[in-house]
Amino acid sequence: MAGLIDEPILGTNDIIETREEAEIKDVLIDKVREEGGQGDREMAPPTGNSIHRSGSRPQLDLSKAAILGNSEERDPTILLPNQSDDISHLALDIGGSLIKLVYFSRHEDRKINDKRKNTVKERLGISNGNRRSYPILGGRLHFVKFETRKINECLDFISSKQLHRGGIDSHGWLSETPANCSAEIKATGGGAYKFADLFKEKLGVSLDKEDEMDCLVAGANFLLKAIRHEAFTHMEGHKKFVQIDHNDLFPYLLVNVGSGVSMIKVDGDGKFERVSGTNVGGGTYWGLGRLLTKCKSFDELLELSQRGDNRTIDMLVGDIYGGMDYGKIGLSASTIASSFGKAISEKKELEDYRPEDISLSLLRMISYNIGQISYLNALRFGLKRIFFGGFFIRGHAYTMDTISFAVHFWSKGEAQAMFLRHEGFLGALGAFMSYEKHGLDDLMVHHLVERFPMGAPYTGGKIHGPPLGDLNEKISWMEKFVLKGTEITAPVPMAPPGTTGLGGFEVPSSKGGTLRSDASALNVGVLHLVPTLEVFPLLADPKMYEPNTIDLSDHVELEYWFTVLSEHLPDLVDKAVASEGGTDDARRRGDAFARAFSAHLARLMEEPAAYGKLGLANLLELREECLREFHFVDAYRSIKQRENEASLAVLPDLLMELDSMTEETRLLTLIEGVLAANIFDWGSRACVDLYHKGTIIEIYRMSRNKMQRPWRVDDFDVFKERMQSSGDKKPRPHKRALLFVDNSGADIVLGMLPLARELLRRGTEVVLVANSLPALNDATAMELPDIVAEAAKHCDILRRAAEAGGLLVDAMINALDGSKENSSSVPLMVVENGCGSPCIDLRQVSSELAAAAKDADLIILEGMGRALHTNFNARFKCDALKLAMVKNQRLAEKLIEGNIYDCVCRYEPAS
Ligand SMILES: Nc1ncnc2c1ncn2[C@@H]1O[C@H](COP(=O)(O)OP(=O)(O)O)[C@@H](O)[C@H]1O
Ligand SMILES: CC(C)(COP(=O)(O)O)[C@@H](O)C(=O)NCCC(=O)O
Ligand SMILES: [Mn+2]
Repeated sequence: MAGLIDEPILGTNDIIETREEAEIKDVLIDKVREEGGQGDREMAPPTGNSIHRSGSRPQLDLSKAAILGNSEERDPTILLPNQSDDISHLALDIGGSLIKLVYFSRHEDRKINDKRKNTVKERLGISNGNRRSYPILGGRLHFVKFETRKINECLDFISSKQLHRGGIDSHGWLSETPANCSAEIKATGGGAYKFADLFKEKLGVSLDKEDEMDCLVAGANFLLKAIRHEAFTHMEGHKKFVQIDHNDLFPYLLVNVGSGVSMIKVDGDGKFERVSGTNVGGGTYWGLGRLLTKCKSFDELLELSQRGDNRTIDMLVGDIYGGMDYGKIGLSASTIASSFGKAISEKKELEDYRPEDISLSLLRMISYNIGQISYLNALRFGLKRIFFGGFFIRGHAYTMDTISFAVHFWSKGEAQAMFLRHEGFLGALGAFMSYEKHGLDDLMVHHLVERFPMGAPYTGGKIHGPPLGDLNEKISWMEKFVLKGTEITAPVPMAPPGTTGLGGFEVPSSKGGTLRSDASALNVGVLHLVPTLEVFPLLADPKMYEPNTIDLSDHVELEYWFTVLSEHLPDLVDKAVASEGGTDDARRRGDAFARAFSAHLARLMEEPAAYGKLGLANLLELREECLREFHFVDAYRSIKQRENEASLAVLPDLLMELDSMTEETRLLTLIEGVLAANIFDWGSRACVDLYHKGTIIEIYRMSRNKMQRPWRVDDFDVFKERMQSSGDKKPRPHKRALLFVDNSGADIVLGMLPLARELLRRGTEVVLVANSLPALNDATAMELPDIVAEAAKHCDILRRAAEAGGLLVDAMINALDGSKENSSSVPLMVVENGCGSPCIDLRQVSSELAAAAKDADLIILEGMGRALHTNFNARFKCDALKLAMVKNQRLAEKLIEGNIYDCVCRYEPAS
């Protein structure tokens, strides 16, 4: 804890501290200490990443801090009006049933003086380019809802988070509204009128009213264009994501099922007409349902429906036709002829019916009616696609199945019902988009990364409100639930798939699984806005590109990887805890991380498509994100350091050995070396077991000795042909190679760096592409310059290239010959890739990497994560070499019909 005050944790502003502020600082620091000594982790990370994923750390700015209420209280609330990480802006949709909030919290734009970056930027000709159109330089979009009848909870929430104090200044930049100035918040829905005075009175803000239909359409268009896997179909319990082509989105019918129902024909951005509606909507289900069943909450009512049998109340075709179908007009005996129709013919009172049956019957009646009216309107205008939104849908399987059935049945399969993951937030999002000049409206899919944090509201029980931002609170919740023996359940608590069988008319086939609380907010994660992410320009066909090789919609596959990740968890927690000094606090965080991640896994086992389409890369990334959420910055830090040192010590010998070889043998030895050194992977169970059997160097030697060609996939000869002179013909060297590096230690030092050196020697510029954030033992872009500097001490080629690439600006180099003639050397550069995962999705890479790619004509992808789990099937516009050792038996069998430790050397010339 020493140094807490000395360290520059208190914001980047120059703060002239008043006495009062100093006292508050003491209170705050004590509070932080009490909370388990997290203060020292609030320091700015030692990295200069411009990519802010959720791992970015808030910095505290205590200027103008004030104690709220009585400062004698034990834990007074402290307001940090200048705490910039939380300066947000907010939009509201206040409906008849629910208040929807969309708010934005900004990532800090830290001014980082990273000389390496500046040199690389100069070299690659990167200006601030596309950033200019996005005044907000990155942040998070959060989605929260409250019941309208409990509007005070909503006001308290806004006030506690100070959400009403963010604004947009005249330049379109996020700014803080001065305390004495009245803020305006964009709001839509009837409540924007009804509750305007209340907002003024309680929060001192004016509601700037936006038209509800405008907002619904703007929200839907934004989601359909900007969010991957936003829309999906849901038929007979089966969810399928639909990727909408931006150029082929219009026209469509938007059906918003809120308290009432609006049907809007949408022809373009801002081009629409409300063509119909119905007063039989979500309010009808909830209102009638409450009267008929005495349920206390909407969730309870919906949950009842899952155990219902509507045949006891609904009059079926079979009831009228003596058990027979009315086949001539296509009606089966089980078709509902008249909802609630049985209630007329029996001498029964309300109490004689099961509330479960009433709820299901009502749900079907309303859903079917909405589906049918929607179809009729689609027919009126010749529309083929109908998107359903509004909180009535609630991601609820029966509801969606019933609507889908109605649309499918009446249109004879011509029209398609689709649902939106952010179903209830269309209006609020639209209101958010209506803030002018914030530049969000033309956001692209790759600028938004969705994350699924694990906070208190996700841990079961009846908790309202948003995810808890504070780490300590989050951990406490985890502990509390475990103490109580309550199961922790991850986001998206929805009914299991497999529902109504034949189109929503049969009795629900699956009655298991309870609907957990507050599910609606949880179909969606927090959207991280990273305007600097781009599509990798060398992808041959970005539209067809699918990063994942393994499709986890295959349940057997999912189960396998679930087990692998679960079994790895205890070891990972140990490493993570040790990386943070092994303190009690670290142990607490470690346990909370394990619970949170397990809960996510359990959730995904139950519904693999819960967070959008699921691939192995997403699972591996979720693990890293979860670690970061519990403030584990770099779990493998010391392992990486140790392995780097050990490998650097033997590098000179290896370079000498290589230099004594002929060009041809050398190229083969180098590729063998990369494959052999890829064995150092702390994410593979089998490899970790191996590490107990010898030192790093022993294992490296053993791995190299075992290299035997032909490898399981072996395109080396074709690659060699491209690289090597044959006869008099000297091949044209590649202009620039991008080397996507993988693990620290031997992998980078004894594998990829010597290969880079060979390319440099041949006159090819080399760009080492590494992770922006740590993941397992992968080398990060921040770590590479030091590794290169150490290696350069032993090698002139590397030294000159690194100097030319601006890598050695700060490094202490003992030049071998003391000369400074670097102008003749091709450069060696480092760029970050924009991710913090063992895999890479090339649709979302850093702008730095995208710029570097423009002149590249060779890419080398290394490692299982980057070359096999992802990108194994990716095609590129330039030559591509994929190198990896397969460190998992099942993957080896599945992908290459081989065995663990087999190698892949796949070369694909430019396509
Ligand atoms: N937790 C909930 N509380 C109340 N209603 C809910 C809840 N979750 C879903 N609903 C359903 O959503 C409907 C409201 O949908 P919404 O799109 O928010 O419309 P509105 O803007 O009219 O409030 C309710 O009438 C009800 O059917
Ligand atoms: C996480 C990894 C993709 C990292 O591999 P790398 O990219 O370092 O070669 C890999 O270790 C992995 O798939 N591990 C899980 C499988 C196992 O333990 O067998
Ligand atoms: Mn790795």
